[in-house]
Amino acid sequence: MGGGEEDCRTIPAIDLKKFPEAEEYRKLREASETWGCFRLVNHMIPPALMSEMKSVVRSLLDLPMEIKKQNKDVIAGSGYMAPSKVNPLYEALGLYDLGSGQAVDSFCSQLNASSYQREVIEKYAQAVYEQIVDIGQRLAKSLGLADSDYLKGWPCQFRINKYNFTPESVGSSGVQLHTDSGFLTILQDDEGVGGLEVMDKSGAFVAVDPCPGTLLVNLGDVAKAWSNGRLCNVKHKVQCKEATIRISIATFLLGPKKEAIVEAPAEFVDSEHPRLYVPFTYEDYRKLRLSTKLQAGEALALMRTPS
Ligand SMILES: O=C(O)CCC(=O)C(=O)O
Ligand SMILES: [Fe+2]
Repeated sequence: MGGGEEDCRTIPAIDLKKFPEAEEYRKLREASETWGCFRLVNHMIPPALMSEMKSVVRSLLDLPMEIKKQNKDVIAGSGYMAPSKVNPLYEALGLYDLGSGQAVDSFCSQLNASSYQREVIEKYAQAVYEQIVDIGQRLAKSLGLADSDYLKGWPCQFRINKYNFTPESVGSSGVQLHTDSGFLTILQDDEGVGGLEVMDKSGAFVAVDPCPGTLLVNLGDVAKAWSNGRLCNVKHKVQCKEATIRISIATFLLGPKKEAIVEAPAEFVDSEHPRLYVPFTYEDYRKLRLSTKLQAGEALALMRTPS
């Protein structure tokens, strides 16, 4: 395919090893404002753990339907999602909240995971949780915020995605166009099978081809609201490009805890940048997205301050 190199050139790359260089913070801010996504290289998740997790995830998604259905919702949409009318090639298993050992444990029990599988999932959960908080804090710092400790303890949703691509489905949609609803997403995309496309500032779709060993970071609706409109909530979709199973592993740092409010810190608000959104809780916003079926960030417009 040879797509990997091209992707590494198109989507900005952020190198964790280069921090605390000022230049890397600048790149992180620019990527987050312009694209709302970037490749993370030299990240904290060991390559062996990524590939072990990938095979564990594949075997969980290969389980019989009766077992997958035991993976129940904790919040709307957090458990098993069977292929649907909108996304017939797509199914997913998931858990909420990744930071809770108990939630990870009950996810494993629902799917009758072996002790080896549990061990891999627990290790991955810990590593990816640390990584997502780390990159969130660096992002806050890149925008000039000194204290970003508040990101800690934010709930995290975890979802493993399977695309049942067949020869007949080549050219059709794997997952509809959407933004992620939360603050930040870390995606371990399939290292061999492409199909993810992100929308750039001009509205054109850019293929995000596999780039093995790296992670993809996406910014969601909460990031846009929290930054008073500075950060981009990247629109993206998955297309079926080839007739083979595609697996991806997504970790979503959603936003402040239950009743806590999403609102731009004072640093992002001044006379030239008045508050764009009314304060809201992530939970209410998630409900709004679900009830309006506005999946591609349009629901944020409903949170605009009256002008
Ligand atoms: O599978 C992918 O590459 C993207 C998945 C995604 O966008 C999501 O889970 O929100
Ligand atoms: Fe997404």
